[in-house]
Amino acid sequence: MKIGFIGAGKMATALVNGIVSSKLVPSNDVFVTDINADATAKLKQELNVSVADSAENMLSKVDIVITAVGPKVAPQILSGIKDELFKDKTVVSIAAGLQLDTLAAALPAKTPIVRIMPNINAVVGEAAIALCTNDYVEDSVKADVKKIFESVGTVYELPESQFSIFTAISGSSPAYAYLFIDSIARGAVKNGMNKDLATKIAAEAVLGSAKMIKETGEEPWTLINNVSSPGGTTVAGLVELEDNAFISTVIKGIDATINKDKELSGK
Ligand SMILES: NC(=O)C1=CN([C@@H]2O[C@H](COP(=O)(O)OP(=O)(O)OC[C@H]3O[C@@H](n4cnc5c(N)ncnc54)[C@H](O)[C@@H]3O)[C@@H](O)[C@H]2O)C=CC1
Ligand SMILES: O=C(O)[C@@H]1CCC=N1
Repeated sequence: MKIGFIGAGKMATALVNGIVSSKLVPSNDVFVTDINADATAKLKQELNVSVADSAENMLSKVDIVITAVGPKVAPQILSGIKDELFKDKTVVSIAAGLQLDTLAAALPAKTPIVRIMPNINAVVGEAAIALCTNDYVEDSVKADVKKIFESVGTVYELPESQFSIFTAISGSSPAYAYLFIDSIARGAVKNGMNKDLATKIAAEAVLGSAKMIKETGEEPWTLINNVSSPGGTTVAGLVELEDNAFISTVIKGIDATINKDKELSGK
């Protein structure tokens, strides 16, 4: 299975890193192309992937082409490539907002298309990833695409109508989780702890908390109650966070993310 990436930016780099380190395919069976030659040169140097000088030249060498450019650019790039080059290829898009029917309009009729929403934690093999397909993706091809993304995390098959929500709670949410961890660490710095040490400790506490939710299957509020000793430190902090509308602020952030994803779809 040969995999090509159009666009070698942040998310493509995360996926290529994860795919190569999982040893799913030999590194030189991963192809990258980008208008920024520095981006592809860096990936070649660090991971020994193959570089193509254009999307057209890459297409003849790969089975699966993953567009990892912005949602506005992807249809333009795809519609600029000769139709015959898409014969026996599957096109995968990871762009926020970009819907299957918009991609289909930019491609030859009946091209198999997979829509994916990954997240940047693919670098460490811990991404949560959504997948949906159009009607022309055979089961064996879907299984191959799933295998690629399972090499960097967990894949959820979801109806396309849920992708905006998924983008908020998984595609974008790592940024919000990093912000939370950084904010906790800044609180420690304010009170006299070294930032590097505080960040490491806060990250471990958040990682363990995520594991508790995943592995115990308990409702978060049960776990919150378990931490909150009567008259203790935790409840004092919770009251202050809620005084400043922590929950509704986070929900508003998720709403804004969902709305932006819908706006990017252009529909
Ligand atoms: N960064 C993230 O965590 C996530 C990003 N995505 C999606 O991934 C896509 C890329 O996002 P990022 O990697 O963050 O952006 P980025 O700006 O880091 O990467 C985009 C890359 O595309 C290249 N590019 C632009 N026009 C091109 C063309 N005509 N031909 C070849 N390459 C071209 C740019 O030079 C750049 O290297 C977006 O559609 C985004 O919605 C999805 C999930 C998470
Ligand atoms: O910010 C963005 O638009 C992309 C999609 C999800 C994460 N990054």
